[in-house]
Amino acid sequence: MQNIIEVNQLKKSFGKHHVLNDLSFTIEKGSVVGILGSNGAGKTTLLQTLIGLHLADSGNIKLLGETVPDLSSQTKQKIGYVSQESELLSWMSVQQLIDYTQSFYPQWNSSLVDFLLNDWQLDRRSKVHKLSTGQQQKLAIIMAIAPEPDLLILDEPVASLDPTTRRKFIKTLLELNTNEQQTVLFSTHITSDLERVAAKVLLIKDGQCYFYGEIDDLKERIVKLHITSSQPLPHELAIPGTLNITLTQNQATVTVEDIREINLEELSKRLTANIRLELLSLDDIFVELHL
Ligand SMILES: Nc1ncnc2c1ncn2[C@@H]1O[C@H](COP(=O)(O)OP(=O)(O)OP(=O)(O)O)[C@@H](O)[C@H]1O
Repeated sequence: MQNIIEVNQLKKSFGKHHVLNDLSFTIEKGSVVGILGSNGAGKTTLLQTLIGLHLADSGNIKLLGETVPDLSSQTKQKIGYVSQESELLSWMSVQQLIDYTQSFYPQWNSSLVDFLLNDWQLDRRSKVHKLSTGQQQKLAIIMAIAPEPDLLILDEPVASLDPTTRRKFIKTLLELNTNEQQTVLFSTHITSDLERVAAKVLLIKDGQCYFYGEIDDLKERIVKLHITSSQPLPHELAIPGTLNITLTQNQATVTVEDIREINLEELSKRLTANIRLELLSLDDIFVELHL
């Protein structure tokens, strides 16, 4: 499988503030990946560094096999990017902006543009500066998708979209990806969207890649154990990879980092307790990890 994004030991600081600290991950062709992390975790910084808007302090980035920031113009044409705040040429009309943007690309899916303008109810004659924030975001997304880029990078693309449009946008993203030719990397805080669309998740914590992989895989690792014993439990349960614990006399709730590291039968015997395992939602995992 071809790697579309390769990030190796990436470091990026602003002054003394280390935002990205030895961040490494690889994204294969055809993946749809959601980046999750708390406010200020470095999602925007990462995306902007990927496309060369920030220079990395150290480390290596390769997009579509070429090293950032020295991407060829052919490769740049294969990358679509939508920033958190759309920076559109606001004095143009929607149609003028579309025509202008189209002139930069050898490939342009006009029928997709027509469909989305209609579906997302954007008037071609409207001046861009008269559009609401959400409408501008829709337009920015349409223009990023229209050239059918091999790699689509979106910084919180759905933040200003209403729930109906969010669903439609996500459906469009999935349809674009049906033949797994396109790779999509997007940041978001809306974990329900992520679960709906992204097969994979990249969790950023303390400037590093805490987890990169299938959402289902993450959910199979980080779980909550409900422990009940007929006798008082020890103060120190000594369960490896404990993230959070609440302990009363003979009951405990323990969230563990990787259930595969724990022999439940052995633990149950050691504590003379019943153990029930609870799978968590992505939202719960986010909270349990103190992201
Ligand atoms: N140009 C800059 N100069 C100085 N500090 C910056 C700059 N850009 C970002 N930062 C800092 O880097 C940290 C990471 O910011 P970033 O915008 O990447 O986070 P984020 O994960 O996208 O956050 P959010 O979820 O709130 O959008 C923050 O502490 C921010 O203040």
